[in-house]
Amino acid sequence: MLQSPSCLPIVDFVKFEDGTSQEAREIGQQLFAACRDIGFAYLINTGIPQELVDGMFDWSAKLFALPIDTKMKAAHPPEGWKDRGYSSIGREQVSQMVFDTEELKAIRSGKFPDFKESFEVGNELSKCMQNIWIQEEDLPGFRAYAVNFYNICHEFQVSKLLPALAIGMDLPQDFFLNYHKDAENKLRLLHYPAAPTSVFESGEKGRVAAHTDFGTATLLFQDDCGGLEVDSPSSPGEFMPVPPVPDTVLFNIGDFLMRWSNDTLKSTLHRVRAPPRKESDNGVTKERFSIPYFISADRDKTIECLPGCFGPDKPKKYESINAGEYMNMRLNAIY
Ligand SMILES: O=C(O)CCC(=O)C(=O)O
Ligand SMILES: [Fe+2]
Repeated sequence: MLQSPSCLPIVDFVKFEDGTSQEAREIGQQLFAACRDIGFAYLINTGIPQELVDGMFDWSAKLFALPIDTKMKAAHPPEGWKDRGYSSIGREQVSQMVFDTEELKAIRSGKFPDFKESFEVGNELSKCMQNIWIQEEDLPGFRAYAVNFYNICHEFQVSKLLPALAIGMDLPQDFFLNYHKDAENKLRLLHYPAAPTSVFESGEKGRVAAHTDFGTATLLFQDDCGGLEVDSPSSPGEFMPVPPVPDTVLFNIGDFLMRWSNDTLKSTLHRVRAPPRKESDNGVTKERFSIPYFISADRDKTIECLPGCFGPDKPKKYESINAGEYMNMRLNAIY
């Protein structure tokens, strides 16, 4: 049995199969407990092959190594909610639940700009938003690989992840599937460039400020650089390292699911810091790549508090909300 290198639980999907066995029930219960207690877990035996993940990292490195003019031909549109294509360094500034225009301006011009570039891919068959691709002649083969990777992550979501969570919450196995029929997810390639270690130490540059994710849940693939940290459930404000572990997929839930569950499930703060100075690095912090896959509900669905998450001792805290409106509000605050 794999030992977790941090205090995150590990959920093993090896015996999940079609979700009907006692073992599948236990997997669901473990996933539910992880979402309730910390909001993060390492997942193993997801069926997403490690070679496929490694290949996606290779493509990501090739993409970000392209000249800036080539990447800018696929630039992210100015509107935050049109979340596709390439964002150059400084384009996105993560903020945490700030929606006031003046306050957002102050954060963007602030002292700790996120030093990263990203490329966002949505569902290739989406009815509401088209992908913005790097031109095929500039990166032949990338589009097909990214679409396949997107689909393999989606396959895990619908065949195991969402059914397991539903089972763990004593809901019908297809409960969450009924709200996630459109596969309006987002695959994000992230590159944190190398920089002199001193600029991270002085705070002139940062990687990703502390934030929660917005949607239903996130699958996260990291390279071997490290730097991801998660807020400790037992002592909030203390961040604990969540190092990469080969052959695992890191999982966390987002604010939308937390709200849907009347705060029964936790969407936990996390951030990315540059790793501590190492003598062997000669004063330069090496680059880092990561690949989050954000799972979101269908934009036209309206959610009510989840069955089992409210009652006489636990009144409903939130109004019902439309998934699309919720996501647009959160995206417009960060771009
Ligand atoms: O780069 C990472 O490891 C995490 C990125 C992240 O938290 C995000 O994009 O929401
Ligand atoms: Fe995140």
